[in-house]
Amino acid sequence: MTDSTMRALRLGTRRSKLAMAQSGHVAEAVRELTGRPVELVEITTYGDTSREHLAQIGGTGVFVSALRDALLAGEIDFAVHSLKDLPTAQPGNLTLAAVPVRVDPRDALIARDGLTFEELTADEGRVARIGTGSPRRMAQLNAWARSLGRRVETVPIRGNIDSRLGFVEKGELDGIVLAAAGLTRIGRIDEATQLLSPDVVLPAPGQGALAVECAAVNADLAAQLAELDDPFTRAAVTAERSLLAALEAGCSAPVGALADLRADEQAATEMRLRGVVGSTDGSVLVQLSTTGHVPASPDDMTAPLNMGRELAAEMLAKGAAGLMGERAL
Ligand SMILES: NCc1[nH]cc(CCC(=O)O)c1CC(=O)O
Repeated sequence: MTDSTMRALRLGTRRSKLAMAQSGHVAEAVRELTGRPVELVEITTYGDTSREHLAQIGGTGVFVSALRDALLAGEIDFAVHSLKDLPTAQPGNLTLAAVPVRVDPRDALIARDGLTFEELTADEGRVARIGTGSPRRMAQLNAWARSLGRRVETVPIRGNIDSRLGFVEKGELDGIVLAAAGLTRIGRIDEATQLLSPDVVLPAPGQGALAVECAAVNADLAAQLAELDDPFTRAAVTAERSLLAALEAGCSAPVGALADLRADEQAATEMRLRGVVGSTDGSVLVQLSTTGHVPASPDDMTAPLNMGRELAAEMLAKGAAGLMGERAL
């Protein structure tokens, strides 16, 4: 056996607890798959050090560019990203080798005293303050409160998951909204007081899914990593991200999307794609859905790509374009 097949594979990862948890899981799977040792290489990204609000720094790619630079420089062999943080345009010199099976894509509310959103907003004398810096979450939470005939105040916060949970623990906010997937991965999903139904709050495109990426020149490794791919998840996130791209939106835009795969016993055949764009105050929501076929082969993503584009065109025709410029305060 040659040196290059036995040396440890280097997995580049951000240092946050969430990133380390995600990378740790994938590292274990790659060890089993390849029989090779995998070592974690910590990389600091601009998104980790900047104190600016995500919506202000533009969102797109702030967490991934340093990892990608390290891949292209050959400093690491592969990287694991939260798929929802990946820009929709895939660079030609990098391969999205695997999209492993997705975990719960929903958003979660973590509120004081174990309260649900309905309970939190029921107190007419006091407007509940909910922390989120995401225009997508703001738009849908405000619209939800309006539909209940109530109001919430959304408060822009950022920071890692532990520090965001701290706002509720210290009583500074009535609640915060985070991805259930992130809470699960750092072992704190028990603190969620309500999982938000996608009928009310659509998650970010790709939420709950991971992306395993390597340099395109590393075709042998890409082929091995492809064993970790889940074709259903890949089709779903492809449709969601196609919608996002066609709306010309980045990850900080007020866009939610979720594709479900309607599986019968043997094979999934039908996919539903739902999308939403809203004004951050929740006064306008453009929410539409479509259905299409699950691709017969994971190598042919034409159908999900078209679904996303077609739904985006319908949403734009219904006024989505005017909502895309919205940014969080
Ligand atoms: N934008 C930050 C981010 N990127 C990925 C996750 C965790 C969930 C996931 O993997 O989708 C989070 C935190 C959050 O939105 O609560």
